[in-house]
Amino acid sequence: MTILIKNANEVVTLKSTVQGPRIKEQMRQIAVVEKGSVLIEGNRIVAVGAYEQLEADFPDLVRVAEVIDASGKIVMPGLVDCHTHLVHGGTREQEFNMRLNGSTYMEIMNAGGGIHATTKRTRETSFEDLYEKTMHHLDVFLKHGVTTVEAKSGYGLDWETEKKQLEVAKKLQATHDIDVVSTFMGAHAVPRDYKGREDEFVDVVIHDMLPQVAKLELAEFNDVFCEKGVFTPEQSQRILEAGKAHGLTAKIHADEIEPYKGAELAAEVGAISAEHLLVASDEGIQKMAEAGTIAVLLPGTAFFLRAPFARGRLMIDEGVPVAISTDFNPGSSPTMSLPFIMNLACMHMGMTLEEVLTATTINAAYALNRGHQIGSLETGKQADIIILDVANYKQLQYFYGMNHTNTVIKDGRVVVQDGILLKNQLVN
Ligand SMILES: N=CN[C@@H](CCC(=O)O)C(=O)O
Ligand SMILES: [Zn+2]
Repeated sequence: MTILIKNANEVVTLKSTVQGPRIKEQMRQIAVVEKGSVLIEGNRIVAVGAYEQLEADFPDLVRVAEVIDASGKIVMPGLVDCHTHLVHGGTREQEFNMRLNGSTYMEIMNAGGGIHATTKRTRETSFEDLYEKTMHHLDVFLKHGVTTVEAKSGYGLDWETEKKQLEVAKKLQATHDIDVVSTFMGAHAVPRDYKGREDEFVDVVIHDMLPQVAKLELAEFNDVFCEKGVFTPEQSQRILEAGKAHGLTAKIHADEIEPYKGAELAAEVGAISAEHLLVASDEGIQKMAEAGTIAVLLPGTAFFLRAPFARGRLMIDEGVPVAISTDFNPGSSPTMSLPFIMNLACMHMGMTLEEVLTATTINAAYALNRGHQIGSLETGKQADIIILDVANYKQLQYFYGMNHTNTVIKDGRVVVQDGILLKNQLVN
């Protein structure tokens, strides 16, 4: 199928000669084409530019193309949500209320709630129920303009359930319009019955789980919760090195609650990204800049846990490539709205409108090792494109707390039209 998007007030292309994640002032160069058009054939972008130019260069395609009139709207790459705990059983609103009454996240977790509570629910939930529930969540993501989403396991903490989570994600990758990218996170918490025997559990992850993940091709990335009271930097390093030996790229939950030299470790082990970083040290930030480690910042978590926000401004100024994500999970960030998270990044991490757009498109794509395929509107790239009902990109964050997504084109097909999911018009 051939599609021509025409008359857009702005096409935010994110086009650049830079290969790799954007840093410093590159994050502000979002390459806007005013009164632009985008020509798509099959699942690829053919060209982006002025309509007259496209008509002159591709007359045959333009003649047969189905036209989408984007008058009064803007066009940009589909959003990439590069850090979520997508597949999980249950919800934890009662813990939210406990936190509002003064309990802390770690107190709740150490008392058997938190990740342990969701682990229990995920173990109890059947494959089919998890699949249906997650399918619904993906529908909501899609309606908010997200076209690629990362999904971490880590609510099984035993092989049977970790495998179930990863297989749900794999099936959704095959059946849902959104692209689902899997990360194994068997080391998300130490199971209650391994208390005092933490190293034994690390051995289970390394010797029993990781080889299976690799053999069954259930994930591309390997992640660990490096945090005081969870996994030490030494244990985290063992797990990440073992994953690398099995061909899994390292990611790390680092310096979320207490400074623990997680950012430093990410740089040392050559992780593609370090995630959270609310309390990352100056030295850790410096090391990440030198190593080119992407900072995946999750301002929704700081907001929802009422914790200090990561120092996004400083990280960008120091040369760290920054991406932003929802961290969608049932405990610390139960939102599927990346647009809301983008607003938090502007308001609480000192990021500019342009930096936030880079952080949720091309840099997030690089955090998933897909920067060469998605994340910008350039000739040859996958046609993952959204049309937003605002007059210019600055209005996206100005009219805050709203979903402006009008149209979503995924892999060259229109899957959301006038804000409505085409496959299932009953879903909210
Ligand atoms: N911090 C660790 N993991 C998740 C939260 C998991 C949960 O509370 O269920 C996160 O990234 O925020
Ligand atoms: Zn997380």
